[in-house]
Formats: sequence, C-alpha cells, structure tokens
Amino acid sequence: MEELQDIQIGKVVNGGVYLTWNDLWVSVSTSKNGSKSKNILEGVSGYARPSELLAVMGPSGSGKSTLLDALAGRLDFSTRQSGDILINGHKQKLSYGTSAYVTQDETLIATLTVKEAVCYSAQLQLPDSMTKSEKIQIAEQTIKEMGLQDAIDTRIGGFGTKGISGGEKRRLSICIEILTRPKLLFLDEPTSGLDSAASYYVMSGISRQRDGRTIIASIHQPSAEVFNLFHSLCILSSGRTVYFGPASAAIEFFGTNGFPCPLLQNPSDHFLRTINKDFDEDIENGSAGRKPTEEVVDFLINSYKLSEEYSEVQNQIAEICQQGGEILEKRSHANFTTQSLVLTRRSFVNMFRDLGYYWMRLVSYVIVALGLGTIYYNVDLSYRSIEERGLMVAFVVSFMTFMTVGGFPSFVEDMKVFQRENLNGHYGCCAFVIGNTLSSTPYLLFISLVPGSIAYFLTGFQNGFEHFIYFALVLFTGMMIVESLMTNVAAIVPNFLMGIVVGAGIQGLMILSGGFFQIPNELPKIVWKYPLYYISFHRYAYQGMFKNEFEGLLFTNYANGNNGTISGEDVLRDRWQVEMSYSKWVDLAILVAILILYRLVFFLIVKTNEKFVHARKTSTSLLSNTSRQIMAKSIPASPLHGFNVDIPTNYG
Ligand SMILES: Nc1ncnc2c1ncn2[C@@H]1O[C@H](COP(=O)(O)OP(=O)(O)OP(=O)(O)O)[C@@H](O)[C@H]1O
Repeated sequence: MEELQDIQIGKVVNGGVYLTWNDLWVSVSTSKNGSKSKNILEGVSGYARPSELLAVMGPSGSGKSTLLDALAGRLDFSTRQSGDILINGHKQKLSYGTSAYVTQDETLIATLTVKEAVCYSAQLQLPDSMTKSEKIQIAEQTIKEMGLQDAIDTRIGGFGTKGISGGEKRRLSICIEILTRPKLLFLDEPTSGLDSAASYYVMSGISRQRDGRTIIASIHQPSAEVFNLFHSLCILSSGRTVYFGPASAAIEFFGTNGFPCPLLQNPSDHFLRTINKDFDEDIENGSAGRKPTEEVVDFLINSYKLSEEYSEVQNQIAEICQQGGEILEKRSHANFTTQSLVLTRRSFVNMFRDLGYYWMRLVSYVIVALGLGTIYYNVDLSYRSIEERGLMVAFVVSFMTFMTVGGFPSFVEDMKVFQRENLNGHYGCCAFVIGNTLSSTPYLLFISLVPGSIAYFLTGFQNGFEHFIYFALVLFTGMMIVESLMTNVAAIVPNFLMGIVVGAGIQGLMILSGGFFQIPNELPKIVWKYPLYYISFHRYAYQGMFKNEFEGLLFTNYANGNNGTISGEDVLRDRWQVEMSYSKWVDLAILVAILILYRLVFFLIVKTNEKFVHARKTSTSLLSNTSRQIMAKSIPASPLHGFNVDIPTNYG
C-alpha cells in the first residue's frame, strides 16, 4: 500500500540506493580457446548516491557502456567480471522495479502515440492493486515530468514514417522505464545522435527525475550546460579511471596536473581532447613538443591514484559499506491475465495501423485470389479438371501460405520490443506469446475468408458451406503455422535478410516433400520421405484439401468421346496417393497440433533466451571464488596500477 502511494505521488520509495563498485575488472576472451583475453575495465572503483547524477565520460571504446552493463548486471556471456558491486553495502540482485536501464537504441512501437506507448506500459508494469485509471494518471504525470505533453498525441514513427523527434524518443524511452519509480536509473548514452539543444532537454528531464533517485548516465561529449547538471564525474580511458569525483572539481584536477581548461572552452571537450588517443597522429605531425596522449593518460591516471579525490572515493566506499542500508524488495507487476490482455490489445492496434503487417498482404492476397479465380474460372467435371483442381489446391497451400513470409520484418521489430521489455522485467514470455498469437488471429481469419472465398467461388470448387469452411480453415491454419515458423526464425535469427532466407528455405523443403510436386510413393526414401514428408505441414494441408475437393465427385472423360468416368475417391487414391484411412478432419486436427507445437517451440525459444539472460544477471553479481581465481590468473597484473591478483574474498 505504501509502495502504491509512493508511486502515485511520483516518489522514490523509502531511502534511496547507494551503489558502490570496487576494483571492478571486466575482460573478454580474444582467442577461441580462451587462452588470451582483453581487459575492458581495469580495476575501476566508484560510487553513486541518491539524488545525484553521475556521468560516465570517456572517448569511444573507453568502457562506459561496459561499466554500466556491469553495474546493472547486464554483461553478456562472452565477458568475465571480477570485483565488488554492492547495493546499500550488500551483495544483492537488482530486482524488478528497483532499477531501470535505458539503452541507446530506441526499440519503440512506431505506430503508437506517446500517450498510448506510456499507458500500455503502465498497464503492464504497475500492479493490479491500482485501477486502470490510476495507472493512466501515473502515465500522464510521467509524460509531463519528462516534458512530452506537447507530443502526447503524436505517433512515435519510425522507418519511413515521420513521428516524434530523436530527443523526444529518448525522453519517451526514459518515461517508460521510470513508471515504476525505480530507485536506480542507468542511462546508456541518452544524448547520442542529438543536437546540443535536444541533448539539454533530455538531460534536464533526467536531472528533474533525480529526487531520491540514483542516476548513472554514460555520455559522450556534453555541452557546458549539460555538464553543469552533473554532480559526480567518472572519466575513463581504455577501461581505466582518469578521474572520479565531483564534476565541479574535475577542472581543478586537470589544471593542477598541467592541463588547465582554456578560457571559454567547454570543460568536457577539454577533458576528452586531453585523453583521446585518436588525436595522437595530429600531435606527432603538427604539435612538436607535446607529449603523446598515451603518456598523458598514464600520467593523469597515476596522479589520480595519488589525489585527494581517489582517497575520498575509497573513504566514501568504505563509509557506504559500513552504513549498510535496506535490502531492495521486488515490486509487483500487473498479473498474468492483465498482461496478456494488454499485450494482445497493443499488438492488435499495432497490426491494424502498420500497413505492412497485414493490409498490404491482404491486398496481394485479393489480387492473387482474383488471378486464381480467373485462371481456373468455373472448372467443370472433365478429366482435365482433375489437374486444374490439384494445381489450384497446391497453389493455395504452397504459395498463399508462403506469402506470410512478408510479415517477417514486422516480427523482427516485435521481437526487439519484446526483448527490451522482457530484459527490463516488464512482463514474461508466456504473456508475450499469448498476446502475439491472439492479436494475429482475427487478421489471418479475415484473410482466409475474404481472398479465400474469392478464389474458392470463382473457381467453382465443391458447393456447400462445409466445404468452403474447411477450405478457409486449412488456409487459416496453414498461414498461422507459417507465421509461427517465421516468428520462431525471428527469435533465433533477428536479421531481415538471413531470417527470410532461412524461413523461405525451410518452407521450400517442406513444399517439395509435401507429396504434390512428387507423389508420395516416388519420393526418395531418405530425407524426402523420412522424415520430411511426415513433418511437412503441407502434406496434411494438401491431403485435407484434396479430400475436401474430390470426395463425392464423378469425373467424366470427354476426350475422344469415350465418356468413361472416375470417382473422386479413385483420383485421391491413385492420382494423388492420398492417405484415405482417416477423414479430412483428422488432417485438419494434425495441422492444429503442428500449429500448437510451433507456438510451444516459440515459447521455449524465448523462455530459454530469458533464462540465459537472467542467469547471467545472477551470475555477474554472484561470481564464485573459483571463477575469480581463474580470472585473476588470466588477467595480467598491470604494472601501472599495481593490480593485486588477490581478488577480494567477500565477492559473493
Ligand atoms: N563482448 C565483447 N567482446 C569483445 N569486445 C568487447 C565486448 N564488449 C565490449 N568490447 C570492447 O570493449 C571496449 C569498450 O566497449 P564499450 O562499449 O564499453 O565502450 P564505450 O566507451 O561505451 O564506447 P562507445 O562510446 O563507442 O559506445 C571496446 O573496444 C569494445 O570493442
């Protein structure tokens, strides 16, 4: 209840978060067998306190994002980490709702307005003990806090569609992450790619959020105005600390060490120019007498180690650890049913507004259906029509389901949004899979009924409601299966081109082995018959549709006037070699079972991915002593820093 009130009045719950890190090392393996490694962070130490904004600065590749990832427990599996990261003096996991991480890339749903994006997110993230209107009130309040009220009804926009500006997108990403009033906020380069005015708006919005909250932001080259918003500053170069301390004291630190900031120059520009090795060549060529940057950086690092700022950092870390503080408790979410319903609604709205998702496909389906209907218009009951009916069925089952591949780019975008939101703990995999499945069902049903009826009735397939409904249901299930296959591919191969190639390749093999392009008895036994013929969904779709179309018909041979006849059942058995021991409804049931299996596989893929990420989150904050000892051996001791291979034993 207390948590609820605090969220409603926009306050950070109880005391804030004191985050300390001491002698933090991160390395990656650079050889396949792991014998060689590269250090990304080398024994960095620091702290972040409530109501303060800590900026992490440094040239590109200096380790800013890696530091943030390590502190937030989001390093990927290729890295190894050692050192102490304590929250309120304790080793503890950052649970849902206590911290938030805003990444550089804006994975937002382009078709939603600012208000919709924040309101849907509030409904997903905030607990069910709040009413919907309370959640919306919080969403609107947060939009105002981030200065987005002027763009509240503007669509986010994305590739090819103009929407809110880059700066507004950043503020929106932050807005979504602070809905639960997290005590700790990580921002990875919130101003990259923005002009100085937009950067200032973003950073001042962030700064306004600092009341009681601990904020750590990595930033490239802030303007002087933005620089004034920082309380503390951490300057990194090649993973080592050049300076950590009050932002206001950094100018003095550089000045006393022989690098005074020229009058009227932006201090952050001056710091980065001083330590940026990218300018080394210019210095060698043009500025005789100046020290190479490598030397300058080493000099500053050594000076920092001997400075008051360094001692102050050590004292602060010790003091914070001694003081201790509360153990952070996990906040509650909306429940599973609410999340599934909200995700279904959000996804349905996105599909409705995104022309490329279903509407363009619907138009091409209608055109193709008209084409089919006119090419095979009003087939008769002659022998020739046996081939025509067969070809029409094969085209519908193979090509009309294959066209679902066109939705792949949208599936990839959906996966990106899911991965961001899932990693930030907004909701779980099961709610996502349910939302994704339910939202697409009405569209695919509509496509199978409208273009399906055009093709069916123009061709003059078997009369009767039951026959048409069966035809539409097989088309619908086939499209759902292909859509599920493509979402599985998108979950594994999140790359447009590769994903489409993989998805199309799998379908090509299934179409070939489905029993139409080569009759089942003639399929080569190995691979094509066993197992492909049995696992290809096309086999059941072809056979179900053939039974639906041929059973009960009598075909007449008008050629040469001999007027011989053949029953549809004989055609099924002899021409198409259809399995006649069970009814067409069994074929449909098998298709539904394949669809369920594909959806389960999708769930397993996203669940496994989630488990990996969460296992990583736990393992980075709870590295075993053994791992640390192994790591200590692989990390060379730095003569500059006098790195001690005796890794602290209290790392839990
Ligand atoms: N998983 C990894 N494998 C190999 N190298 C990595 C990995 N992660 C980071 N690095 C390397 O570590 C260095 C620091 O990367 P990081 O992204 O932390 O730098 P950064 O300061 O945030 O850079 P930028 O400002 O350009 O984003 C870079 O040289 C990068 O290539």
